[in-house]
Amino acid sequence: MKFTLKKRERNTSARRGTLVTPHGVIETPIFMPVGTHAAMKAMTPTQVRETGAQIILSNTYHLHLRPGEDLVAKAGGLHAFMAWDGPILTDSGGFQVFSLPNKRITDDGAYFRHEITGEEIFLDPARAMAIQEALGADIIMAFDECIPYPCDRKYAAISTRKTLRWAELCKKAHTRKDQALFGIVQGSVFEDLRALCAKELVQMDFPGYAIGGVSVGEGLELLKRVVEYTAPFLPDDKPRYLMGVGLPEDILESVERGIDMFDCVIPTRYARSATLFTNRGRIRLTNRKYRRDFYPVDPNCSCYTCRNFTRAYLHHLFNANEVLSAILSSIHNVHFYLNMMAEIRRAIEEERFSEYKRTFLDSYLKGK
Ligand SMILES: Nc1nc2c(CCc3ccccc3)c3nc[nH]c3cc2c(=O)[nH]1
Ligand SMILES: [Zn+2]
Repeated sequence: MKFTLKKRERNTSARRGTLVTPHGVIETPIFMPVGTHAAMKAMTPTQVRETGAQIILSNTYHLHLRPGEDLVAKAGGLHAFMAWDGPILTDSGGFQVFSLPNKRITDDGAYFRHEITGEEIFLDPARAMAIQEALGADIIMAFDECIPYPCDRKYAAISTRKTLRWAELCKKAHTRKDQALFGIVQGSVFEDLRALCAKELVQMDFPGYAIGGVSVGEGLELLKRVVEYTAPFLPDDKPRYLMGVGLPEDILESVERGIDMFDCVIPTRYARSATLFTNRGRIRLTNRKYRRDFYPVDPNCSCYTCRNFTRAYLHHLFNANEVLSAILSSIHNVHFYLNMMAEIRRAIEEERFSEYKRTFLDSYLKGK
């Protein structure tokens, strides 16, 4: 996998790059929609492609539980199984397991109860690598512990050291050369732990790095600080992925601080609960005020939904509990995010990112 920096902004750390993977080229900064169970919810691969999505995410933890990585491997891997011929990234299962109620975390890994069969399952670096190699994603993530927020410094220090040891084990266990293994920086909100973790990961030399342990309730101010003091320790010529981020404003602040890759369930999850993004803020389509509103969701949007339907029609679909409401809203929200990323890439190329960010936020946050 090859990352090439094409442009650096003069007065911010925003950067424009190209990431070449075995399943295609990714233009960065990029947003990666999440398809947890090897499926983008309420969207076909063709519809996902039409939104401008270049890479999608799937989940090791969920796919290990059901249908199992062996079945996916027998189907020819994730790309064949879900008919997505573009790049795919899978998470290691670290985050998903640590958010489970009944799990036991040891120095070696995590024991948890299978939500469906009740059997005890054990995930550790070697297993996380084996599962992701069987699934066949182009980018795979190290098995880490996502430190909850808030947490005391002592716990954060111990956990960060464990994540570093696990990163070493992942690197040893990872054999498939056509898959890029990204290291994940932890350290909670402690600047020295973040620096130590980043430096030691860089010593291990990964093809890309993620900043983890964020988007766990710390809020935008702390998120900005964590990115500000962690990103500079990461190599300039390797991709930087900020996990689980985020709202449009979080993404803009993080692009400014040198992040290349983002993922978040927000656009697809909010779509299904009738919250849609527009360049003048979010709207709740179940609100009665849209009953007779015959404008498109966002008059400036060029997506299939905005070209063919009105707010009144979507309001009706949600009220009638029509499946089409989830499909049309997901198409719009994913398109909105990816269109914003395309505008960000152009703004960086034309050296006007700061102005783009200000204009976007003025309109988006103040509904101007
Ligand atoms: N391994 C890991 N994953 C995280 C995710 C899931 C991202 C993901 C990747 C691929 C598919 C789905 C989700 C986080 N989401 C919000 N905050 C997050 C933090 C972490 C983290 O610290 N470590
Ligand atoms: Zn639209």
